[in-house]
Amino acid sequence: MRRTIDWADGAIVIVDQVALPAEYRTLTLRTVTELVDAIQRLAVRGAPALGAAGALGVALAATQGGDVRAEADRIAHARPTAVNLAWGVSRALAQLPHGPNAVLAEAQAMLDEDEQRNRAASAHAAEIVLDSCPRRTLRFLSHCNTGHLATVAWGTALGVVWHLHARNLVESVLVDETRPLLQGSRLTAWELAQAGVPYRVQADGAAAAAMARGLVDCVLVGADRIAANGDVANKIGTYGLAIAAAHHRIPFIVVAPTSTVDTSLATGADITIEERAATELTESAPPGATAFNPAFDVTPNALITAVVTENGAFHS
Ligand SMILES: CSC[C@H]1O[C@H](OP(=O)(O)O)[C@H](O)[C@@H]1O
Repeated sequence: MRRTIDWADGAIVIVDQVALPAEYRTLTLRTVTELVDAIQRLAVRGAPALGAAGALGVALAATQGGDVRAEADRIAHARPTAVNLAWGVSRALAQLPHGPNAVLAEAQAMLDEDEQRNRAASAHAAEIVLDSCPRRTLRFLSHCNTGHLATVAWGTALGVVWHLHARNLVESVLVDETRPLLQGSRLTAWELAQAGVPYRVQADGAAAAAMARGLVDCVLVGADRIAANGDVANKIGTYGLAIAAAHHRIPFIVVAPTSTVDTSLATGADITIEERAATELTESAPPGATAFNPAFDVTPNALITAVVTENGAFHS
């Protein structure tokens, strides 16, 4: 599978995630404005992929001249919750004094790094899963999308499924559709189908019932920002999954690269949660309906079995 985001011929090339699963196509982004729009429409999304988008966006601005720092600021503020976006911008911007080629080289190095970090983090997490789950073949529950499409390549939480599927240890995956933008039923289901992994899509509201019926051995989720104490911001609905998993004594594993950890924040209470447009929810509501549409929630570390990075289990 090609990289979700890459650099080619002086532009940023992304897999257009809005078009999936109906169409697998790429978009070429030639300006910072086009990149910011793609980020805000979730044509490119997922914390590690946003880190790469931030870095490549600075490279785009630097190679085109103009006020690079102002353009970098626009990119960093395109979405507020995933710390990776600002991290990617900052890492690329640090090379600006050495010229645009140095900025681009740093951004491209980050693309290579991302896949390595994700493979390592998901490999560590796979071993923790095997140690935590008694059954020989495992039934996972996933939320949102944490695979290739959420990263430059490979994936974080779904990367655990790739590792264990290769060892014939995955029985099935219950895929939360993940309303309102359906990253699960559109993107995770598409990735699992591509990989030949058995899966079923379920309503987000079915997750607790699936656990109660003994259909889940382990819950696997990603992260958008991890506070110093191990609290995790992730797609809306993650907190409820963690409560249900704790009630049913089901391992709840978070997988993320260290670029998702924000030690400047003491706890999850300090994490800014993106509020998205009501129209994402009100298409079937009466005219004039308003909405509560946070894109993320915060799961306290006490409800999390393990937060796993490329360095192994994260300890606050
Ligand atoms: C591997 S990070 C994926 C992470 O990002 C998603 O958010 P979004 O689709 O809004 O970018 C979601 O929180 C996933 O867990």
